[in-house]
Amino acid sequence: MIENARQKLIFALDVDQFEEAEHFVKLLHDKVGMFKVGKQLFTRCGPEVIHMIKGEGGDVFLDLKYHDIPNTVAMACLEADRLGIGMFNVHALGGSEMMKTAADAVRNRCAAEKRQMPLMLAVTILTSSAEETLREIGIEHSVEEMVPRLARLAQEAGFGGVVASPREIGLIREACGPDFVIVTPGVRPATASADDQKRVTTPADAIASGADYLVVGRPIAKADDPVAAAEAIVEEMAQALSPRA
Ligand SMILES: O=c1ccn([C@@H]2O[C@H](COP(=O)(O)O)[C@@H](O)[C@H]2O)c(=O)[nH]1
Repeated sequence: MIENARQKLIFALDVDQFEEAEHFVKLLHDKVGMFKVGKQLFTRCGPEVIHMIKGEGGDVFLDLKYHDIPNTVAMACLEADRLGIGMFNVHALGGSEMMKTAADAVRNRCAAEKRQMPLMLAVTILTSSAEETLREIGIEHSVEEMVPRLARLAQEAGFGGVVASPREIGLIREACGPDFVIVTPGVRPATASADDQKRVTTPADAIASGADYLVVGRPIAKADDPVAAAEAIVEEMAQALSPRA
């Protein structure tokens, strides 16, 4: 159960130095299932950091949330695929044409090369957004309406899953079924600060709700003992997985 839980934990490598990223990868490679490289680290270090993680035996979720015209996103996704990573994402707010063009491009290349597609994810509504954020940008629908709607669009476009708050897992499962992958940031142990996250749950609640993967950054990176923090989260996840076994 512990190993199953560990494979579901993705550590967000939100640092700005290659050496710091390398330090965390060496420290946590047998404590977490995957490393997430986001805009900060990738902008600073580029593909070299991906090669370092893979060289240490780690798998990578490249979290660049592509959102642009369809051709540009499709070409960026082909480059992400070239890195040989486990998962990467686009922003679902780019719409169906953008997502379908991207998914088709990657699927066609993988088919031509006779290999498995990486997991393509679409970000629904950021976990740092609240209802007011949607109103502010002119979206009159609620988060609970928008998230399953965007998840359906992503699924119809050929994506394998979404990034969403664990609070919306039930709605996504209803809209997209049991096999659609749900990756959830916005996860906080009960005693941790929410930071800028608005729609959060504990690791146990995220697992109990049916999350496939949990993304956790600051509660581990900023802890006095990151290894102990990661182990405590995995233990909490394992406890929540037990009744499902
Ligand atoms: O909706 C989203 C999409 C992506 N993220 C990313 O996940 C991590 C969360 O880090 P914490 O320190 O655990 O808050 C971060 O890299 C975000 O860019 C997200 O939080 N919400």
